[in-house]
Amino acid sequence: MSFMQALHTRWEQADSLVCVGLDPEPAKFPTQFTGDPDAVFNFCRAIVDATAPYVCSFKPQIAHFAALGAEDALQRLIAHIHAAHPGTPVILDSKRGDIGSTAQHYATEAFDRYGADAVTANPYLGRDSVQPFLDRADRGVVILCRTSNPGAGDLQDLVVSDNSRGGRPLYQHVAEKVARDWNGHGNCALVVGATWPEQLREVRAIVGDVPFLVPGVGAQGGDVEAVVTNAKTADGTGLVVSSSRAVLYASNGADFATAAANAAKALRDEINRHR
Ligand SMILES: O=c1ccn([C@@H]2O[C@H](COP(=O)(O)O)[C@@H](O)[C@H]2O)c(=O)[nH]1
Repeated sequence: MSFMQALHTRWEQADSLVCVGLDPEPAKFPTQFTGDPDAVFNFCRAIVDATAPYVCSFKPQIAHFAALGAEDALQRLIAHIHAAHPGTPVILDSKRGDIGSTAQHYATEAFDRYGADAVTANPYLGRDSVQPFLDRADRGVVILCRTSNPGAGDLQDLVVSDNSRGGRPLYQHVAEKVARDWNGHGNCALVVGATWPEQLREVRAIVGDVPFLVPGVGAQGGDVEAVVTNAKTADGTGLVVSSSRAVLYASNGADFATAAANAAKALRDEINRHR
């Protein structure tokens, strides 16, 4: 099953638009993991197993593993998700972007080494830099459009003219380019931050039903109601609302997994109230 098919099936069957982000920070782990040489894997696996009933996807962030030299844990974690929770897609958040010959290796890394169903990609180098990801029609390509961070507008809001029409912010060009030109296989999605409800609404108006990965609720303070109201598709889906720290570190006690499950369930229910 392709990433897009799996995502649509999961939206429906789990009745959830929640994505749990897997951003391990050992300093925040409960004390029971102290001294565990496989703490990163064991902590993340416990979170995955506790929250799986409430999610449409998982999103491991590669830097959180690579900085710890824990790429092997990431590989085993994704394999565990596929084995224990089949049908729940994994979006590898690596925001790759390079010339095509190198991007080919990034695609191999994400899809073949790690077994991810989708990967985040940076569009800044242009289409040839994203082409190796686009060519994997069964995998998702989640392209940065209007990111959640405070400085997102520094470049993404710059008004750019493409000669055929009046000037528009760069993120709107990205949205249109992806929806109209890059999505030939129907495997594209866009990153639009929860912290920018107005831009969510604008991008939705440009791209129709293209799914959005929406980070920025929870620790970054994005407004769930505004996200859903402004960016859902006509059928009340279209969103992968990602939360990492607010779920992972809901408790640092022995009840951490239950607390994470409760946080994921609460986010699911809050989203569903507004769909
Ligand atoms: O625009 C973006 C793109 C990616 N991220 C990533 O999402 C999570 C957010 O973590 P929280 O703890 O829920 O704030 C993290 O992995 C970021 O690298 C983003 O925040 N914004």
